[in-house]
Amino acid sequence: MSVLEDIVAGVREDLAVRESALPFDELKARAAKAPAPRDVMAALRESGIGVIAEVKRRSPSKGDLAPIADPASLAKDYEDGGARVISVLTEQRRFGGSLADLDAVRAAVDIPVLRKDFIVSPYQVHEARLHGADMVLLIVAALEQNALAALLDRVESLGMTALVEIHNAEEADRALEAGAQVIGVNARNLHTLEVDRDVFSRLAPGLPFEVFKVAESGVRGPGDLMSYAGQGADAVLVGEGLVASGDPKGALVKLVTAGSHPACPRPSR
Ligand SMILES: O=C(O)c1ccccc1NCC(=O)[C@H](O)[C@H](O)COP(=O)(O)O
Repeated sequence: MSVLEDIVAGVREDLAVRESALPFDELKARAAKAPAPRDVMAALRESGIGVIAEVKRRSPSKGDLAPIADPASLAKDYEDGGARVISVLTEQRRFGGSLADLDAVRAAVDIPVLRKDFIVSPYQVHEARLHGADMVLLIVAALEQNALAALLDRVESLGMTALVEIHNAEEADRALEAGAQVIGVNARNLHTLEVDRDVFSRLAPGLPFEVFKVAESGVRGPGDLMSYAGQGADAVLVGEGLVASGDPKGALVKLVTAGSHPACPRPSR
């Protein structure tokens, strides 16, 4: 079983428990009453290379990264430091996240929030909305094509934005066929867990100009952000480089400063 399959199997087990506690129809009814989602594209399209800052306690590749006892406080630091969007890992078994983290972050900040999880069911999309998410991650490698297209439609029908994650050219084609407008190229190989930042430079030229391109994983400092920007990234998504830095806000400010520096390459929109 691959790492991804192992994670998704655990996600499905946990999902079944939640579904029996709160039936789908009731969840949908509650989610429909949630405050409207924020305009993610407006936030992402502000000038410069944006930073999506992640609340990430641990990971399959690195184990424990940071205890993050107060995710709301970390999120506030991210917002104050200039993050465009805050990514909250809600997967529990391998990343130590939770929907309670999403609630805490949502209540603490005004900027858009991304639910970063292994979404395989419409239930999780409405659940994301109920818990205040404005954006939802859809991992192409975890989904059959019909499911990917249906989940993307559902995310958009609820007024949210999908970050559609790819790792190779075949997944890029599938993401585009499904209608993805925001594509994240993840440099982390889901089989070996190794990070290869060159994946972005291989895939980005094949993506249409109008697609918003996010470089995910492996950003450890401003040099990596500048490098991704030079390869066509519109934004970067950063977890470990912030939470394990000892000074997440300071590390974020350095990235945000680099992303808005006149010398930073940027797509001309
Ligand atoms: O981080 C992992 O080890 C991992 C393993 C398997 C599937 C997903 C994984 N990470 C999720 C992410 O996409 C990253 O949290 C995100 O891109 C930030 O990466 P980084 O800045 O390198 O922490």
